[in-house]
Formats: sequence, structure tokens, C-alpha cells
Amino acid sequence: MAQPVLAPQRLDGADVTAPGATAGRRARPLLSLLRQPLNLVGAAVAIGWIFFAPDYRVFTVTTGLVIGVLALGLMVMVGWGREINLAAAGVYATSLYLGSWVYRPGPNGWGHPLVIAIVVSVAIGIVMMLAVALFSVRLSGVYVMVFTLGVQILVERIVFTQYRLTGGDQGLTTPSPHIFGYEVSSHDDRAFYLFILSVVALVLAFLQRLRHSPHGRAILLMGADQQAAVAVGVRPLRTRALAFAVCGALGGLAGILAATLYGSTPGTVNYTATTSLLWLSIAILGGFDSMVGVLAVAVAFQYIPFQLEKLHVNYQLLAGISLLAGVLCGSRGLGGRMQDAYRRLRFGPAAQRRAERPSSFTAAAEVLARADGLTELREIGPSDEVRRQSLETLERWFPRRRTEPIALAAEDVSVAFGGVRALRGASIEVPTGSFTGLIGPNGAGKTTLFDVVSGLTRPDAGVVRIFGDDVTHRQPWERAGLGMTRTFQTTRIVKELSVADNLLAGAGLRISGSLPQFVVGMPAQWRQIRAAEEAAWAIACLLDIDRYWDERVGELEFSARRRTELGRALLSGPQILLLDEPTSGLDPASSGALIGLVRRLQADLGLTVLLVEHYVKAVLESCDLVYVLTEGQILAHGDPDHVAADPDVQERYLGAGHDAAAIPWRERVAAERTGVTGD
Ligand SMILES: Nc1ncnc2c1ncn2[C@@H]1O[C@H](COP(=O)(O)OP(=O)(O)OP(=O)(O)O)[C@@H](O)[C@H]1O
Repeated sequence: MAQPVLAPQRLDGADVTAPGATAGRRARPLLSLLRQPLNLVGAAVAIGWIFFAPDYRVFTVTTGLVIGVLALGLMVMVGWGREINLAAAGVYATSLYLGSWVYRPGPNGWGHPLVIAIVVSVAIGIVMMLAVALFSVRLSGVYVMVFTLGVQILVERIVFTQYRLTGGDQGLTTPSPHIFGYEVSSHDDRAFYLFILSVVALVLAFLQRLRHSPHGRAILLMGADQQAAVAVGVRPLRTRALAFAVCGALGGLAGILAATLYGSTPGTVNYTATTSLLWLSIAILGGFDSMVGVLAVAVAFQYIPFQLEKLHVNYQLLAGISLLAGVLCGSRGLGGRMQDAYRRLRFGPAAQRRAERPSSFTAAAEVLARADGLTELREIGPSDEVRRQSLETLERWFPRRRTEPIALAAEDVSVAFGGVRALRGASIEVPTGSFTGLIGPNGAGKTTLFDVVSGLTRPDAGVVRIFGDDVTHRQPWERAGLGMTRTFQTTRIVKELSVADNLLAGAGLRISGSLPQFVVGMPAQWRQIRAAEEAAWAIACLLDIDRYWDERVGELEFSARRRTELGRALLSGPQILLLDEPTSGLDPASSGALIGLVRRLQADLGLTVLLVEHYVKAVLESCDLVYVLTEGQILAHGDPDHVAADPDVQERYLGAGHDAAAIPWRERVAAERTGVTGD
């Protein structure tokens, strides 16, 4: 049995030294906006063009930027969190009317400074969207969409009918803002543009920091796959509430900016449900991971109708086209397409880029196809130096290994789905530091047992213990916090994101700090993020996905996706790793390579692994302990030789009178492929 090999270390405040292999690979979110030459050119153009453009154009672009702020909020909720919001116009207008009331001098206002009005407007947006998150807590998808539509209609009926607040059709005047004692007149289009541009720059910096913090990564992972997120410790309600709150905050901010921009409150007719839909289309076309794309589309939405008025191109027509184009562009939107084109221009086609990057492995999984269709696998592994460096990094990243004798236990677990009794008093014990296999025929209840152990399914009876603690009633993310994570039978990765982003989505449990600490840029928090990036790179090297580091996972071959999912689980620094058929969907050679890799990692990192696998021979060859589950009950358990020789196992699982376990693995795989026999 493998012994614990890793030393303990607190990550916050730790002196984390990067191994040579990771140098230059750290993401620097604080500087990343300025890192790309294109961004620098963009910033120069964003400031310089106004000195050559007529006033009305500057004003039009300014209004576009204000809507852009709101659309960036929608990007977080809709693009990252994947929940549709049709109440954006209602939130924006409520903040606009109430915020301008706070800041307008009497008799139709309280005459507070602008900064108070901004705080109030942002707070209104947050409260409204948090209320939506709270009341729609059990809903998702189309139900959240309909719920937010209901909120929008309520706002129209309740807020918009308060004519004293809104000023009716006439509107109410709003004074020009004073920034550090300087009046930014709404008649001075350039000064106002620069004011809004500064706010946009702050919003971009905030979102950039959020995006690279564990909080932002949790929203992205939750949006893509809630079960995968909770498996690495993401708290779903808190994460969802954050996405809604950010959307509300930026909606509220845009509302008060608009109030100052127009000089008087616009009529309520501008902020109906249709407006919400139009603004949604900006976020969709802009793309979920391109802030510049979202801003560009928002500006285009103001600018194009203005320029093409004679051709009857209006906002609604654009929104219709935008929704269609956004769907055709896919979830990465126009911004994502532009990023792809830029990368192609700068670095060449993706396939060529990958080919040019050497793997850290001394030899890739070299598969020699033989004439009879069987495959043979050569020994694989990273070079000794890369492996040593990677393990050193992970030694600092992983928590202290637990030493209790039993890592995981399920006692007399029963689960029934209606009439189907998936588990009938099944019990297993997984010793700490062991590589334990769970095998059984299709429908035996293996995945159900995994779901019970990881907390996704509540058992009808029985107890689950992690290191002796009864966790039967604990939530999946709490169990992840105790050091247990899992992978799934079907690969659950965020295809639109890079390998690095997917790996780092698993790091949240090992990084501490509140959102304000990350946004303000506290050194301890960013040190932890850098440590996470070093650990992610180390894991990528060990799993041979380092060469794909910044490639989108959706473009990679299946085995690399599987390893990325495994890497994400490892980045949460687990004590116990549950692997549900990690080789499912892989060809025999890749399956063998993956199991060999997992076995080696388990020993190197001192992990406790519970593996569900259909390739019986592979399990018998690599596991320390094997459990056989049939019809919801444990049929046998013990060391592999003992289990393989068990007459019950041979008769009821391996086949009566047929010693399948004795057949060499490759022959067995070949037989399965030709349909002669099966597990
Ligand atoms: N959500 C569910 N609702 C109803 N029945 C279910 C559900 N999940 C599993 N079952 C049933 O419970 C039994 C055990 O299923 P489970 O997926 O746990 O088996 P398994 O051993 O993992 O199978 P496989 O190897 O094919 O993945 C099966 O009969 C299955 O049809």
C-alpha cells in the first residue's frame, strides 16, 4: 500500500517558488489587459479617436459604452453562469430612476452627492437580482428566464407607474456629475466620454480579476456543469447568487451612468421586456468570454442604427440579426471568433501550434497497430527531471495526507429508484493510500454507489464515512472540502475554455479569500493564485496535457479531455479520488495508458483511489483491493488474485465455467471489440 508522501504546507503566505518549467506561464490577470499589443492599440484608439470625431458620434459611442457596462453584467450571468435574464431593462430603469432621485436636488430628489447615488443604484441592482436568485433557487434554464420576465413585468407595473419618480413622458432633469470638484457637463461630450471610459476601464479590471479568482472560475464551472462543480467543492447557491449579484450591480451602475449622461430621465417606454431581450442579444453575440467583444457589440448597437437610419435599420432589427448571428457563432460569440482569428494570425493554426510544442514526456503513448487489429502499448512517462519538478510543486500544493487507516467507508447502503433496487445493503471500505477497484456488470449499481458516496444521491438506508466521520447528510461540496473528489462516466469539462482554465476551475478549495480581497488585489490572494497556476502546470506535465495548456478543450482528442477532467479533480488537492470509468470511450491503448498513469500518480501523490472500471483485467492487474458488485450487493472483495479465483465471482460475473479473468487483457479487449464476449 502506498505511503503518504507529501509534506503539509499552508498556501496563503507560502513562499512558492516556480520550477523552471512554469516560468513565463503564469497568467497575470492584473496586467493581462495591457499585455497584448492589440489591447494597447485598442486603448490608444479608444482615447485618441474622440479628438477627430464630431460631437454626435462621441455621444453615440458613449451611450453604447453605458449599455456595454450592463451587457458585461449580463455576460457574467448569461455567459458564465448560463442563466437567462429578461429583467435587465427593469433593473437598469429602477436604478436609473431611484438613483437620479437620490442625486437630484429638491423638490424631486434628495440632492446627495453622485457617489451616494452610484452606491444606491448598484445596491438596488444587487438587491433586485439577489431576490431573483433567492426566489428562483430551485429553478434553472427556461424557468429562470420566465421568472425574470415576470420580474420585468412587475417593475413595469409597479415602478414605471410612479410618475413622480419617473417624470412620466416629460422626464425629470438630472444635474451634471461632479468628479473631484470638476463638473462633467452632459453638454461636453468628450469629457463625458472620458468619464464613462474610465468607469468602463474599472469595470473591465474588476471583471478581469473576478474571472481569474476562484469565485469567477466557480461561476464558469457551475454554469457549464453543476455536478462537476460541486465535486470540486463549489458551493452552488453562493456561486449562483454571486453571478446574479454581479449582473445586478453592473445593471444598476449602467442605470445611474445613463441618468447623468442624458441630463433628464428617459421615458419608461424605453425599458420594456423587449429592451431586455435586445440587451440580452448584445451579451450573446459579444460572447461569454470576451469583454471587448461585448463592449464592441454594445457600441455597434448604438452606432449602426444611427448611421443607417435612412435604410430603416433600427435597434430592434439589429437585435433580431444579433440573436440569430449570436446563436450561429456559438456560445463564444463574435468575440470568441475574433479571438480565434487573432490567435491564428499571430501564432498560426491550432494544429500546427500543438505540433510545434514538444511534450514533456520522454515518449508519447506510442501505439503500434498490428495486423490483427490488436494494439500494443509502450511504457510512457514524463522525463525524470520534469516529473521531479512537478512532484515538488505538488508537494507544496497538496494538503497534509491523512493517516487514519480507512479513508472511505459505505455501510449497508440501500437505494431504490421506484421499483428498481439499485443498491441492497452494499458495504465497502477503502483503506487510506490504497488503489481500490470496484467492478461489476452493467446495472450492478457502481455509479449509484459513487453517487451516494460523493453525496449526489441520498441513500434510503446506510452510512457513508470519510476518515471515520459520518458524512451521510453532508452536501457534495462539503465532502469535497473533506478531501474527496470524483470524475464522471461521461467527460464533464468546459469545452469552450482552455486546458489551463479547466484545470484551475478545480483549485478553489485550496485558495482562500473573499471576492473583495481578490478584486482589491491583496498579495496573499494573488500569491495563492500563482501557486495554483504552478500546480496546474505541474499536473498538466504529469498528465501530458502541458502542450495543450492554452488550447480549448473542445478542440482536443478525447483522451486529452479525459486527462483534463482528471487534472481538474487533482487540482482540488484530494485525499480520496473517485474515478468512474475513466477509460469509458477510449480505445484500448489509451485506456491502458490512462490506468497506468493514474496508478503512478496515486503512488506518487499518496492518494486514495476508488476506481470503477469495466476492463476487469486492468483492474486485477493494478489494484491493491477489489470489490465486486452485482445486483446492488457486494459479491466478493479482497486482493485481486483472491477475487479472480472466487467461484461465485466466476459464475455470476465473469461467466459460469468461463475463466475470463485468466484471459490476457489484450485478447479480452480484442474479443470484446469483435463481440465474442463481454463483461
Ligand atoms: N436515476 C435513476 N432512475 C431510475 N433508475 C436508475 C437511476 N440511476 C440508476 N438507475 C438504475 O439503477 C441500477 C444501477 O445503475 P448504475 O448506473 O448504478 O449501474 P452501473 O453498475 O454503474 O452500470 P454501468 O456499468 O452500466 O454504468 C440500474 O438498473 C439503473 O437502471
